[in-house]
Amino acid sequence: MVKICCIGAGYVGGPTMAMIAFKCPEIEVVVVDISVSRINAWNSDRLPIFEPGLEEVVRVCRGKNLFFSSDVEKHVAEAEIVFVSVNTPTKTRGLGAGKAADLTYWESAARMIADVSKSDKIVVEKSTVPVKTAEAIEKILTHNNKGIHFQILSNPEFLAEGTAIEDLEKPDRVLIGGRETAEGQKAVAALKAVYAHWVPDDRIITMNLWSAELSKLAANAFLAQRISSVNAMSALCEATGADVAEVAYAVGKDSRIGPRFLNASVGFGGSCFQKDILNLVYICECNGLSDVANYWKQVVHINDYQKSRFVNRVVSSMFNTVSGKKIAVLGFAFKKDTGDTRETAAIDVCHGLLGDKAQLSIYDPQVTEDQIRRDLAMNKFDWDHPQHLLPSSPTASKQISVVWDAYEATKNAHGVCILTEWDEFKNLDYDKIYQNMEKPAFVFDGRNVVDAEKLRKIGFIVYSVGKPLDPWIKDLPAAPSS
Ligand SMILES: NC(=O)C1=CN([C@@H]2O[C@H](COP(=O)(O)OP(=O)(O)OC[C@H]3O[C@@H](n4cnc5c(N)ncnc54)[C@H](O)[C@@H]3O)[C@@H](O)[C@H]2O)C=CC1
Ligand SMILES: O=C(O)[C@H]1O[C@H](OP(=O)(O)OP(=O)(O)OC[C@H]2O[C@@H](n3ccc(=O)[nH]c3=O)[C@H](O)[C@@H]2O)[C@H](O)[C@@H](O)[C@@H]1O
Repeated sequence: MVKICCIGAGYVGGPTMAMIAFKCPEIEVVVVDISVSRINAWNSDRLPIFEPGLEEVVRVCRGKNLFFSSDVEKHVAEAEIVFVSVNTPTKTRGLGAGKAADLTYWESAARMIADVSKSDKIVVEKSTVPVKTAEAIEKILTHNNKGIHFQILSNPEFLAEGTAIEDLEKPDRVLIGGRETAEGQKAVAALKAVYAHWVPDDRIITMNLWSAELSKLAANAFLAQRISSVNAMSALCEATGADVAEVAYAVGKDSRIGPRFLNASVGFGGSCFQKDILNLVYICECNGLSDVANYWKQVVHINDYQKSRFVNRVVSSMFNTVSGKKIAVLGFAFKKDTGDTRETAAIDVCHGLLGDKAQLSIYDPQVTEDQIRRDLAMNKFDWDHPQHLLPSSPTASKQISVVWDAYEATKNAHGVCILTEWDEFKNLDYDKIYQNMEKPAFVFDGRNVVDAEKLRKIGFIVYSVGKPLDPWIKDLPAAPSS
């Protein structure tokens, strides 16, 4: 029986390995992590991450050919293929701080693999890493020269949260990069044979290591760039009376552009887009390509602009101050169908409103109070470190309350900010919400999920991103200078 071990039982390691175990009953898969609480959760009825369809897949395989363990060294030593899917956060200190990838966790995993290995292994980069990381990893793996051979492969992951199981089951493509030597190609073939259990041959793309590493950063940069492009248009739509949904529809009808990923929003979030673009920017700078670096930097800049533009709309609409006013925040996760809050636009929007002394009442169907308080107390970039290293007692803020119901959140509020596109926000009883709010009652829809005209008929003043403006808002200042 082939043995696979995956280091890192997070959003990528957990679901990816569960899918391999599900599709390959003759392969034994062990997912290991230094976080004992995370491993315990994977072995319990309440998995550590919320992902539609994941529970069913785990239930079928767990205890048969899928195992979760904190005995990292033992399982790494026994495996023939070792995936590494650990955190690669943005560096907060030292050389490249605020841009470069922090490879601390990767390096410590690689050193451990080198130390405990007694047989040849294929080591697979599953984490998103800077291009040329495989070269550094090779050096670490071979440093103690025990006569063991390691082949490094790059096999970046393209799943999106909320649709991880669907994406893993029917991937657009699986990328495998390897050395162009006979041993390298043998390793590529071995990993390809795993995916070939369920992925059609024409969707498994093999290439050189550096192309595979860079393709992952490039794909995320292109995706994020589409969102910043449509968000930049949304500002112009508001200034001109055009409707961003209509513009995006017209643009997306061009088959060369395509319709997906053109939804204007309060800004993209998630653990990777910003981190990976900053990393790309840093690599460009290191290679003397400052014009290319500046081009990609703008994608992050427009995203920050979009978030502050939203806060500005809220504050300026409400008589230029939200001090002491209750603002309901509906949705805190970075997108619907996940409980993940990493880099969610909600953090920056809440910080903006708290800075203007608002009283926030926050509701999200999947995010706990502890997580929300922790996120709002944390420094930039600190969130992307292993869970057990994160601060455990977030500072309580009297300006924040977290509730478990949208009606409770909006009761006696002056304004409502919709920051995640959860389906339930489309069908709330807005008549009831209006009755229980202070007047004038405002709705700021950062995800364009509500029917603005219907809400205006009820009596709300409504702002929707990139849509023709409410007469109340029309003559107010639109954006902060940047
Ligand atoms: N979250 C996502 O949707 C995607 C993430 N990625 C990339 O995958 C990588 C992992 O991301 P996530 O799974 O989201 O992170 P995560 O934070 O959910 O999981 C990483 C896990 O690695 C563990 N870990 C760290 N160092 C370790 C070590 N030395 N030994 C054992 N365990 C260790 C941590 O305790 C943590 O549980 C990142 O590079 C990310 O950029 C790629 C595609 C999608
Ligand atoms: O490397 C990663 O981590 C992953 O990053 C993204 O996946 P994810 O961040 O999970 O979710 P997306 O669906 O891409 O959404 C990212 C953010 O963009 C926002 N978004 C997305 C699409 C859109 O049209 N408009 C928009 O504002 C979402 O609300 C969310 O905040 C990519 O889609 C994955 O392919 C990639 O593997």
